[in-house]
Amino acid sequence: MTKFSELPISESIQRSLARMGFEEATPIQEGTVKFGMEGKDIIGQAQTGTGKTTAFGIPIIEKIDTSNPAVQALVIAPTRELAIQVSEEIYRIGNDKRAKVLAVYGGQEIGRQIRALRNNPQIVVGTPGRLLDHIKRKTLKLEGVQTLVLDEADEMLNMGFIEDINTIMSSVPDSRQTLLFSATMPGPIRKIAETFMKNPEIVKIQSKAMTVENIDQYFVKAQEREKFDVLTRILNVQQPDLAIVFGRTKRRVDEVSHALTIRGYTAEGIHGDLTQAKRMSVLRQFKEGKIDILVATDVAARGLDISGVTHVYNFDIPQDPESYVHRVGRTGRAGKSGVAVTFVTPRELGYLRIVEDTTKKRMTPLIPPSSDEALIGQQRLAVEQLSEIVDKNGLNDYTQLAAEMLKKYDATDIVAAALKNMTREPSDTPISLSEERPLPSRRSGGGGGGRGGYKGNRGSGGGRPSTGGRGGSRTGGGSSSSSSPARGGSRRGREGGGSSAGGSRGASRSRKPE
Ligand SMILES: Nc1ncnc2c1ncn2[C@@H]1O[C@H](COP(=O)(O)OP(=O)(O)OP(=O)(O)O)[C@@H](O)[C@H]1O
Ligand SMILES: [Mg+2]
Repeated sequence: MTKFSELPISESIQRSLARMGFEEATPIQEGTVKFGMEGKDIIGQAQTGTGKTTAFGIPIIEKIDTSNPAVQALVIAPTRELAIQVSEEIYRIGNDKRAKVLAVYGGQEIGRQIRALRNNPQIVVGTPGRLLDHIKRKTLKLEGVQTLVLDEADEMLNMGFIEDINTIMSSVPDSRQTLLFSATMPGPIRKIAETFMKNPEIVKIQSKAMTVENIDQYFVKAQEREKFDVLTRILNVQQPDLAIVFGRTKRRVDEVSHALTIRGYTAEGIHGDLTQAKRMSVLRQFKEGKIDILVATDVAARGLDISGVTHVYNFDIPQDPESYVHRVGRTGRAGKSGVAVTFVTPRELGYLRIVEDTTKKRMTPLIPPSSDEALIGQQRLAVEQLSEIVDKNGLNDYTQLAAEMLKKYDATDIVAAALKNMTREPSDTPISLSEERPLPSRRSGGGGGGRGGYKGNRGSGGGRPSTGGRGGSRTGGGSSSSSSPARGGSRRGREGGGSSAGGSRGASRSRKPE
């Protein structure tokens, strides 16, 4: 690892990085900062949670001329929450230099953003739709942009966003430097990327698997109707500090978060149909630990950096392997460990294989815990909590009462009663969820014409069986991803409220996470 002080970074930025608690550069930072400063175009690919934001943030800040009022750097991100997060991180890096950063995103009053834009931010971070809106209104002028960044670049160049990105790019000078970052970069998307870059440096941090090593990855087989009970049992056994449960559709997210609340968990949902105020308040509460479980669509899959997320549950298996990589990457960040559990119905086993082939990582099968095991998990938690209270002392106000009780009852009975009282006994309140339409069967491995993801040719020659053991041969290494350019299909239904997907481009565009 290289210390930031050994990289060609100015002192004011060194100071900011030290204040952020960063001492050593992560590999992607080490690999891209120098190229970034030299003005080169870069495609930067490194695993989730490994500091890509700072990797592009440093060269941006380094090159800002604070005496120039023009927008000099533009960062585009796929979701509102990510745009806000990235703007905050860039602001911290540029703190000593006093660079002005502004986030513009949908769902926030446009007048307020227009006033803020008049204040001459030098760096603008935004979501595509809102950026376009400002460009059309001429409230955002991009002639002075020297650096353009696409965070989550493969997502931004996917069908749902590509038109918007093209339009935004045409407002930015050709002489600009273009930086693309993501943890995933499927081949066809990289080809699109290279068409608008100038001899890009491709910095790919090599790793055995596409997912981070310190995430323990499991899958659990369950029928659609059993999934919710299995989820709650796993929650009771694994006892996450903070967990994200990903569902396929908005309706799913609403139903699962509601059902979790009925069963006594503190859970809230987040998806694209909520007001921005609600989205932000849910996320804030989750970060503060006031909500233990965030139930989300893929709107929360990419880029969000929430410290303390110990577990990710894919209640519905994601439609494409890239989505899997990003979802599970919400845990195990910056060297921390994490656990990911993916639910798979028997019909969807083919998808599990595709995910494993792409990530080059096998998931460990997890046997659904029994209700007894779930109870034991909760009892263990109560014992821990009670022990902690005893260890902390501070029980003076209660010792008198305790002594009186001990005269009347057996000590073991009293402790047992306290434990019983503290144990959240698994609830069996009946829950009924609408059945989610399963992903199209991957039985034959061929074809690939219909709706849904995986239209590509990946692994089709292998004729992977859709059921049966996990010991079969893998379709060899090869490129890590090779879906066809028609990947827009994989976005369909992502946020589609469970309705069948419309085929038009417009329909798929309306479903992008922003
Ligand atoms: N050099 C560093 N030393 C220590 N921590 C760092 C360093 N750089 C970044 N971090 C921290 O690592 C975490 C992950 O960083 P970041 O969000 O940039 O990851 P990412 O690679 O963009 O992940 P994703 O692919 O999920 O978007 C953040 O909390 C960030 O503050
Ligand atoms: Mg990121």
